[in-house]
Formats: sequence, structure tokens, C-alpha cells
Amino acid sequence: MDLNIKVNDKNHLDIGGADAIDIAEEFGTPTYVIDENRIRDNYNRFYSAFSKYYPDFKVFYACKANTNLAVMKILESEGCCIDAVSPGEVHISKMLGFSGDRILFTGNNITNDELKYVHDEGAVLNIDSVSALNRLSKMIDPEGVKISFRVNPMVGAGHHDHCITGGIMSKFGIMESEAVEVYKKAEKLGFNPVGMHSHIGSGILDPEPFKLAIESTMDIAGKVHQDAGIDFEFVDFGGGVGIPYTPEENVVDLDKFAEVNVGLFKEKLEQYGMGNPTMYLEPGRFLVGDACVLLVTVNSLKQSYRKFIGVDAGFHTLLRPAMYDSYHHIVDASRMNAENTQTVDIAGNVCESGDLFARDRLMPDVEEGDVLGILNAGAYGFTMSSNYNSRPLASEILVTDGECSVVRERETFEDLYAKQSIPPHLK
Ligand SMILES: Cc1ncc(COP(=O)(O)O)c(C=O)c1O
Ligand SMILES: N[C@@H](CCCC[NH3+])C(=O)O
Repeated sequence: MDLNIKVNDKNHLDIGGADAIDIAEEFGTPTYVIDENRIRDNYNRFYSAFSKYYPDFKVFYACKANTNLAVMKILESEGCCIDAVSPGEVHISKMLGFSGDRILFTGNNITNDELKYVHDEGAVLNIDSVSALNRLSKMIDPEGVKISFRVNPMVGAGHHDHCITGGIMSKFGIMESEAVEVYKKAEKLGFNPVGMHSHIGSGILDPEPFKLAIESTMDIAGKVHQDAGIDFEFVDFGGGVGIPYTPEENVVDLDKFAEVNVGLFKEKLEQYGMGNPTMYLEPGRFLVGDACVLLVTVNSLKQSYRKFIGVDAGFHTLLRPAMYDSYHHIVDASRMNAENTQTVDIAGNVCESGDLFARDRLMPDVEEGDVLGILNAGAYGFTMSSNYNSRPLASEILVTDGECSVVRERETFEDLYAKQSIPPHLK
């Protein structure tokens, strides 16, 4: 089993050297608990796997996975760059000390004001459509401005249909058939198009689609290099590397993955005489996914037509199971040594029947008051949470060598309406 699970001598779940039960008692639940060292370790394993085979390599953390300030600051201190998808992510990154040249902005259906804002903040724009190129050229002085284009490599993969971003049905990127003309047009407008980007999807454990995407993207880049005379400073193959969520899945063999993909990249560089552009990758899930556990408390056991374990969180806290039918491994953090004895559904507190963290899950004899750990909650966990059912957002705790810091306070009832106002005639 490749899941990141540690148990302490009290048979409690250990998160980064801290006891999950102590954390739940001190800070309450639901709470996201983030292990600082695991993020650093994930980053360093990822960076060294690729830079070993191709030193001109940079990691752009896809911060849509987790924009907690502490998480981003940890990655900033490691030298990581940022893949931003919205002006808000650019703003946060700048505020945390990422300089503009460490931010690549890959937006989709972006307004003129947003294009201008991102440019003015110094981030490099990765353009997703001819419309955006035309509009940007009117918003700013394009002379010499470095940009790149997202292409659709016609390869797509992902853990769910919603997470596949390449191929004929995808709204992302420009088509191969228009690439040469688009780069020529960008130059004519005065831009300095220096990059090409693709991203095929998210949550991919199979190495095959990545190979196809590298080949396809490099074939497009090679054509643009030869027919439009573009000298690429970087080629970016996006993110998407998956992590094991179930006990049966295995971690990606990073060294092999890097060796094969860098090998393909180098072959294509040589084939098209493209020199040595920097290779970018944009992992989100891989860097933060297994570095965080969502702690929830069991508040009710119910034997109905099925057996339910009811907890104090719901899909407003962690949406992935309800939205993608995603599996998250769940442990009884209070009794890690207990044998599984029953098959249960683990249900949340939202007023919707789809609000389940697990169906037909083998669990031990869980008791009311037990703390459950929902694993691999670091990516697309808190960032996709909401106030649905007027539930305050969860807190977040950072664990550093066993020491806990509150990095996000739990919301209060007052936060639920802090931005609302009642017009005078209703008062
Ligand atoms: C453009 C882009 N880059 C990177 C990522 C990160 O993906 P993942 O978290 O699967 O690595 C995404 C999300 O799918 C994305 O849309
Ligand atoms: N939100 C998705 C990943 C989408 C990645 C963004 N392009 C998930 O939880 O798996």
C-alpha cells in the first residue's frame, strides 16, 4: 500500500509528527491538517527526478490545488514557481513574494480587465485563444512582451471526464492547425512568443498519455519553430501526475517517468533543431495531495436500510467524492490498530442524499466521538469547499516537525453574512 499513513504508539493517526486526536481536541473538527515536511519532500522528489535528466527544468505549482498561504509560502521557499489560473491567484502569489517572472498565467475565458491586470502584475501570459490574443494586443503595448500559447495536443486523460482537458471536446487551448498562424500573428502584433504549453488533464497514474502528449506537443512546437521561426525559451507540459487514493493504487515511479518523458522531449528537440528550451511542468495534486488529512468527528451511528456513520463535515467541506465519485481512504484516527468489521456508508451533514464520503466502505467498529481521517485531502479539498447549507468553512492547521500552527481560522456564523447587506426598505 502506497498511501501516506503513519501511526503513533497510542494507535492514533500521526500527521507530520503530531497526534491527530490531540489536534482534533485542541482545534476542533472539521479541520484540514497539513504536513509541511511532506510538501517539501514531494517538491524535492519531483524537482530532482526531472532536473537529473534535464537541468533546465522548472516546477510551476498549480496553486488551484491549494492556495493556503502557508502552503504557497513553503513552495516559494523551495524555489518553486506558480501556475495561476485567475487574477486572484496572481494577486496572492505576488503578495507572498513570487516575482512576476515566477508566475505563468493560464486562464480560460478571461476578460480584458483580467488580461491587463495579470500583465501589469508582471506574470507571463499563456494565451488560450485567438480572441484573448487580439484583445490583449489592444489592452497593452505588445512590443516585446513575452507570451506563450496553450495548444490542444489532442490527447486527454484524467481520473474523471470532468478532469480531461485535451481532445476534441475540450474548451482549452488553440488547435494544432492554427498554431503556426497564431504564432506568426503574435509576432506581427509585436509580442515575443517564447513558450508553448499543453495540459491533458488531472489525476493520471498511467504514463502512456503523458508520452503521447509530449510527442504531440513537441510536434506542434517543432512545426511552429520551423514554419514560423519561433525560438522557444520554454515548453510546458502542464500537470496531471496522479497520486494513489486507494490502497491498490501505486505511486508513480518518478525516476522512470522523468527518464522516459525527458528522453522523448530531447529526441524531439533534436529532431526539430529547437536548441535547449527550459522544460516546465505544473504539478498540483502531486505536491500537496497526500500532505493533508481532513479530520472529522463521528457524531451519529445509524442502522437504517443501510448502516451509516454520520460525521460533522460534508460535501461543502470536501467536494470530490460527491462531484467525481472520488475515492478517499478513510481511517479511524482514534483506533488505527482496529480490524475492519463492517461495511458502512460514511455520510456528511449536508441536506442532500449525494452527501457521502464513502459507500460500502470496510471500517472497524467506529464509535460516536471517534475522529476519522479522510486522507489525501490536500489537493482540491479546501479550495473547492463552500458555505452551502450555511456551514462555516473549516479551519486549517499546519504541522511542522510535530508543532501545530493555525493557518486558517474556522469561520464563524458572522462570516456567513459579512459581505451581505439589507437594503433600507427591508430594515
Ligand atoms: C493548466 C493546468 N496546469 C496544471 C494543473 C494541475 O493539475 P494536477 O493537479 O492534476 O497536477 C491543472 C489542473 O488540471 C491545469 O488546468
Ligand atoms: N478538481 C479536480 C481536478 C481538476 C484540476 C483542474 N484543472 C479534482 O479534484 O480532482
